[in-house]
Amino acid sequence: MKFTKMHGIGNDFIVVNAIHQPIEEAMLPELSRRMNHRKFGIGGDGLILILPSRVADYRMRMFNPDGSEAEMCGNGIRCFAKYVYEHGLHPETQLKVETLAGIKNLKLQTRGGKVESVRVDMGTPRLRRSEIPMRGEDSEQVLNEPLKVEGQRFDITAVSMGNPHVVIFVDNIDHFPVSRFGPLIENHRAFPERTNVQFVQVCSPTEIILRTWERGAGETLACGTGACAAVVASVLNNKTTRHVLVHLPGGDLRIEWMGDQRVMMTGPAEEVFEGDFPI
Ligand SMILES: N[C@@H](CCC[C@H](N)C(=O)O)C(=O)O
Repeated sequence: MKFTKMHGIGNDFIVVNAIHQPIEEAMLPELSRRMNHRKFGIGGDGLILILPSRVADYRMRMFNPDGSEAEMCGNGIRCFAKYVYEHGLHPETQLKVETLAGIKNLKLQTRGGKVESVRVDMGTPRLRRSEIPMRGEDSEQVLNEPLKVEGQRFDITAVSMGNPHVVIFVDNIDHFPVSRFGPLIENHRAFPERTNVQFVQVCSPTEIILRTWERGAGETLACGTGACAAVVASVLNNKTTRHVLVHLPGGDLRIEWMGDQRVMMTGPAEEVFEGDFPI
């Protein structure tokens, strides 16, 4: 199977053109586990499939390294856009992509036939407890709610960007034990579909630093949906304005939560290499 290794600020993906190479549905979880394996495979934070769509220009499916399918992937969809443009599938700079989190509209900024950055309309965040989804009596928002993890209390804000996110504000992000608490919160019984976890240090009303523990992947260098969720939570907690520069270990994303409630994400995407994977 032909694949292209790509990344969006260090969140790395194996992109497969499944229009030209159809893959049996039943193989997908195992294929994702094998391809994403850092020692026995290509290595990646996810497998991204480019598929035909009846309702948009293309359809994207994204599988985590543990084989689970995610509803949406912010860094992945920018790689998707770069691939279809630069590989000649879609010569226009506007693109509609069908995902499990709805149809996303993308605008590509290009120079000399190359994509420099991609602006994605990530849609409206969902805040209702049942929409995260989170167990317990339904409420309009989960805002600074205490969550007990191994005797430690975290105040969490929950945001769905199509996929679930929990946002926790910390004072010192560099020293925070992400790999200790990330998996405990990801698999906490409060989240029936598990959750991504975003640890945020606020620098100023327009800048935050984010470290992310991803559902089905572990700590990654960046998470696009996570950056959107972190900004929504920062605004809801009166910590930032609605236009924020998000610093992640792999690079920066610009996030805007518009007046009409849509979240816009802007950032780069890169191709690293191409190859063949035996299946
Ligand atoms: N890295 C992604 C999110 C990928 C999916 C996530 N692990 C999940 O299971 O929801 C991003 O950039 O948004």
